Amino acid sequence: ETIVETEWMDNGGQLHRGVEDGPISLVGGGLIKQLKDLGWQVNFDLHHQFEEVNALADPPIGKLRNPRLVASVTESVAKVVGGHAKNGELPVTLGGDHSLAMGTISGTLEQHPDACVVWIDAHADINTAETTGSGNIHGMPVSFLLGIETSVPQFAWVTGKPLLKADRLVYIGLRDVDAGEKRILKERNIKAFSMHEVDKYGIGKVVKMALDHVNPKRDRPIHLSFDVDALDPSVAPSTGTPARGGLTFREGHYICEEIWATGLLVALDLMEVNPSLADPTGIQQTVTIECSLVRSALGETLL
Ligand SMILES: N[C@@H](CCCCC(O)O)C(=O)O
Ligand SMILES: [Mn+2]
Ligand SMILES: [Mn+2]
Ligand SMILES: [Mn+2]
Repeated sequence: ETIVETEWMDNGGQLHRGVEDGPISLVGGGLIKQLKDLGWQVNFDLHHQFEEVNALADPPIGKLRNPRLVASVTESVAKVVGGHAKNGELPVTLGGDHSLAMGTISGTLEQHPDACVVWIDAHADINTAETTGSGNIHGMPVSFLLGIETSVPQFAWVTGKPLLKADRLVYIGLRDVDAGEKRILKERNIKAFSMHEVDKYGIGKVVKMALDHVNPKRDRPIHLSFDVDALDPSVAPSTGTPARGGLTFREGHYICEEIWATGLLVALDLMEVNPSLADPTGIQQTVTIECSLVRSALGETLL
């Protein structure tokens, strides 16, 4: 059974919510029927229960922007995703800001402590409060999840008991990584396949090498966290931090099809679709590919 839930947060951590506005209604409507046609029982979960943390009450902490809003939203996502995972459901989270992955991955690891994380992204999202340039927390979730960043009290709920281990994480698609992040990836020995490796070996070999690293015996549950900006901007234009030279339409789908084929998928995030950042055709194109990637990750095959 899957659940589909939506939290919309753009780069500044502002919360756009509700199916009544933006293409999410497209996703909510179209995607649910598409997944049911694949044979899934879908329980569409939309959350409104975030307390209104307005900008005044949420001044930056150091460089971090909207820290209290992001901390409260991600903590509630962890509870909701963890709850559904406990029920034996497969949470599918449509974002919305990649900071939400602090919640989804915490939720998964509560229920599946030996899970591994496959992170598809142009970015490493592993900045600390000190290395971040933008102060946008969507560039930091992995440093919280690994317990590298522990100085922000609002995030004690995740950094207090870091559940993710560096050898259970692997990246595919990196091409826009900050200097501080490159240092952290090296120091922590984190496996990362950039677009250079995708060019060099092809996506088939890269996905095999990535899984060989985090799941050598193919016996660990997999949490797939897919940032839509891993795709080339010509393929998925409506996203907050586009970077040229990304994955093709097919490479993105291959990753989802191959992860599904392992039979080990326990959670899926499709993140950083930001409807306010493109023209209507660009939004439609991005939402359509988002739905297509979800279907591929949930069993839709070409033949
Ligand atoms: N590294 C940049 C860009 C982060 C992009 C976040 C996206 O991958 O979720 C930053 O820290 O601001
Ligand atoms: Mn974002
Ligand atoms: Mn990301
Ligand atoms: Mn990204």
